[in-house]
Amino acid sequence: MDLPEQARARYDALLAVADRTVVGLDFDGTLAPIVDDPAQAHVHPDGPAVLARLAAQVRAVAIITGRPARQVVELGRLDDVADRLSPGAELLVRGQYGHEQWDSTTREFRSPDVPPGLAAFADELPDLLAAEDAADAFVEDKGLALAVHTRRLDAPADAFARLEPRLADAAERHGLGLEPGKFVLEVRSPGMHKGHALREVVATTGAGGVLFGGDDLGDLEAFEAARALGEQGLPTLLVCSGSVEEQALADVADVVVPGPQGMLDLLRRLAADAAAR
Ligand SMILES: O=P(O)(O)OC[C@H]1O[C@H](O[C@H]2O[C@H](CO)[C@@H](O)[C@H](O)[C@H]2O)[C@H](O)[C@@H](O)[C@@H]1O
Repeated sequence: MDLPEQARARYDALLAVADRTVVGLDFDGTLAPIVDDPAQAHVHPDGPAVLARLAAQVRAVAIITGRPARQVVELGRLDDVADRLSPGAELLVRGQYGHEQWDSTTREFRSPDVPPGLAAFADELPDLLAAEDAADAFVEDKGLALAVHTRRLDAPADAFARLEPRLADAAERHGLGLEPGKFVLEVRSPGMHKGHALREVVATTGAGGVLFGGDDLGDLEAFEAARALGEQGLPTLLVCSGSVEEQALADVADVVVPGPQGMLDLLRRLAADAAAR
């Protein structure tokens, strides 16, 4: 893959500090192709091998996702990746936008309490969906959050547009926040986002470079955090996994790759170039 000139310069600068770089990656749409049923969003078949190879060359690979940590470990086959890691390599997970943690060393899950207000919001939700002619929307119970999916409704974009202000209002009344994504509206604890999670991983690992790859609105804060770290002198590369469903990240990325296959091709190349140095 040919990189645009400016992205090539950023890639080369990152390569020079590859062994101190954190590679932060979103899951859905970035490592796993988007599918109708969230429970069936398995990692791309190339994913585990590429992640293990990359982790051997960089400071750490961190999956920073809206998914519950336990679920992304399963869908991402991250236990398999951890089993393949060379000594010293590190794989981290920050789940539910940074609220949950897992790492390949301890393989323990850490999760906060369910936010107050979520149970009352859940009680209200069926009536709210029915009032917007979206009673059949799929509701994903994520433990710390509830995600309303419109993808499988007859007119998913229309239902999304009707529900967004209603769910935002209800979330606020219950002290919660609304996280919009690709045909999904998630109600969760406010205050945490992927930008905080990425900064925490960079600080914890003492990283000297950052690559972040994402595809959806929930990745924008991580892009902003990486950009700010770049302004402080860290080599950075922002990679968008492109799709017809979301343009916002492509507009601010250094490079846009064609979906999870393109993302894994780029990561494979980074691992190979770093190993060759
Ligand atoms: O931060 P991410 O790893 O991208 O997770 C964000 C949300 O992704 C999931 O929904 C998306 O993927 C589904 C499966 O491909 C798709 O059906 C849905 O339309 C997408 O929005 C997940 O279900 C959510 O819980 C995550 O918050």
